[in-house]
Amino acid sequence: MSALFGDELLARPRRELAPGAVHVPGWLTLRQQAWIVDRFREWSAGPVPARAARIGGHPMSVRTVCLGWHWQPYRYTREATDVNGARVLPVPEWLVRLGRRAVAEAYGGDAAGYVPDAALVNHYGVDRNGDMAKMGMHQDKDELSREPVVSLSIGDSCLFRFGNTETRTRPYTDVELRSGDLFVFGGPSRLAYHAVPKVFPGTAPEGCGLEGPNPFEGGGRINITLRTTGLEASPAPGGTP
Ligand SMILES: O=C(O)CCC(=O)C(=O)O
Ligand SMILES: [Fe+2]
Repeated sequence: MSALFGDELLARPRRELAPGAVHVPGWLTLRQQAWIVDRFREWSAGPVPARAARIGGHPMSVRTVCLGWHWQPYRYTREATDVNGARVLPVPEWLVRLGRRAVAEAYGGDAAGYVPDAALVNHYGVDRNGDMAKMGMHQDKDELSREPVVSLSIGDSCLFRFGNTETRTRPYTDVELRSGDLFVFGGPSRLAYHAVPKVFPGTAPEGCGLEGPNPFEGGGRINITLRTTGLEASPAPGGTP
């Protein structure tokens, strides 16, 4: 019943954690979530498969598929030179429009000028040691542009830690991100440190496309961040930038 009428959202109001950092619980419907999970499975099939980026020789515990631009520590390239050299898929038009709606939802206005050109799609599953993936404190600062980052979460809930722009330590605010939640950080919060210290396995809601007991077999958590790189578009092999 609560899923039908959205009663659970009464206990999880929209919240501005810091100036420019807005959490909107339950923003995507279950149908939208499941549809996006289907797209994630398509993106993961290539031309560039999901991979764990290596930082200082160590693989991250999340596996990432990139669209538009390929992110590798700590730069963006058109071709996935640290995977198989193939060019990444473009950011689909529906995802750009969804990002625009997200920014409009967070800040008001129509966000017509928001044109993200990169999407990083992270999958949090079980890593090689049997532990759930997580992500340490970091800033998203490889973009030249300071346009907001739009974050969409699907699948298992996680603990999301949103800090400050100065240090990777306190003060920070911990918030639970659940399947369907939107988080936007821009303006004075654009360069705030943030992390995913914990994912809670088995908490994905029925119908989101990632539910199931085994995060290794397609379960777990997906997070999409939309970004504006500020990099020059170079012509694609087919001619369209
Ligand atoms: O998974 C999340 O909620 C955050 C992901 C993130 O911070 C990133 O991809 O840079
Ligand atoms: Fe990040």
